Amino acid sequence: MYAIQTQNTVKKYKNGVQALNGINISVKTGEIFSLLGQNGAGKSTLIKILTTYLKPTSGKVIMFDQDIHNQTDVVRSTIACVAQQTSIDTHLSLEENMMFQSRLYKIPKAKAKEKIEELIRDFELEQYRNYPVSSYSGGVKRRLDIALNMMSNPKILFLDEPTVGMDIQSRMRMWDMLLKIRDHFGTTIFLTTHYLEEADQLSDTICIMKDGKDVIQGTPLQLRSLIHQDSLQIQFLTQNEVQECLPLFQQLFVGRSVFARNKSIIVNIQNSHSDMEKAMNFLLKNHIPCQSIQIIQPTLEDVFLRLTTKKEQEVKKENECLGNITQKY
Ligand SMILES: Nc1ncnc2c1ncn2[C@@H]1O[C@H](COP(=O)(O)OP(=O)(O)OP(=O)(O)O)[C@@H](O)[C@H]1O
Repeated sequence: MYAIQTQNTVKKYKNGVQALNGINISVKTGEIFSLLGQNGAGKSTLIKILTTYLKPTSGKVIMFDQDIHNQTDVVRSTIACVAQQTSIDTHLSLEENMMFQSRLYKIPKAKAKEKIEELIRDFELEQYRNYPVSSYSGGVKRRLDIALNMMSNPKILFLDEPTVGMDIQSRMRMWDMLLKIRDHFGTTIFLTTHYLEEADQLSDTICIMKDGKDVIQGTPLQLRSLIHQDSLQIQFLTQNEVQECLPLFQQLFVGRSVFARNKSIIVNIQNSHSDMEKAMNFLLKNHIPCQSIQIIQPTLEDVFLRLTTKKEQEVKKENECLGNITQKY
């Protein structure tokens, strides 16, 4: 069963910007669904429509088999949305915030107390129970905000970039929390992220969008398998060296996808033996020092870059080849 389906959903703002351009997505009940896209791709607009904050210009949005715009009150009572700005009252403690939330949702006091204990225990938040939320770090505040939003037992939890600006330890704690929400509470999670590694680790399904449209949707494994090609990774000591050498490699492998990633240049290879030889000869001939050259497997970042930097016609062609993956969803 699907928790959410959009059908040719279009959103045109009053200033003429068409933020959504006929997007089709399908989110299965009980899964973690990640939406990826470059800045301005339309992710926030889609979340605002799914949470009934905005109305689409045309197209349908179905949530648990109901068209959401005939049922906004019902939808609002079954979802929760955690925006980038935390909604938790920082002057109150976690417990006070939760009690306040329970009154908003008209949860009887005894039931609310039970729920508070369950959430604090499940998310291991005992130490944050009694002190004002203002005394905690940004990462902890975000986890408390999510716990607070679970008070109403939502069927779908929307999260707009839940780990933005967090260090890796805080991000991993957040991932644990989201997995618990899916596994213990059966809640469907719909999140947006710019971190490809996060989408790869967490998601059951990933959708990459571009210019207000879905480009592709599938499991992390399916998306990675789209690129059968391995890549050549030429690693340098500094990013400056990468920037200097990038145009040279783009000329050497003209017509191929050649891009920089951290301190490396990545080249999509056609023939591993001859491409490796070509790159090594070029480096030796021009006395360019490098740390290593190796053949690497595709990552989600490769898929993302490839799909979001392609021209529309190429994407269409790729989608035709990959029809059996996208049409499964
Ligand atoms: N209220 C608005 N009025 C007019 N145009 C808007 C409005 N909100 C967003 N847009 C435009 O719609 C397009 C999509 O924006 P949106 O914020 O949905 O993208 P996004 O993928 O969430 O981007 P980001 O990753 O930067 O948050 C952009 O061109 C943006 O400028």
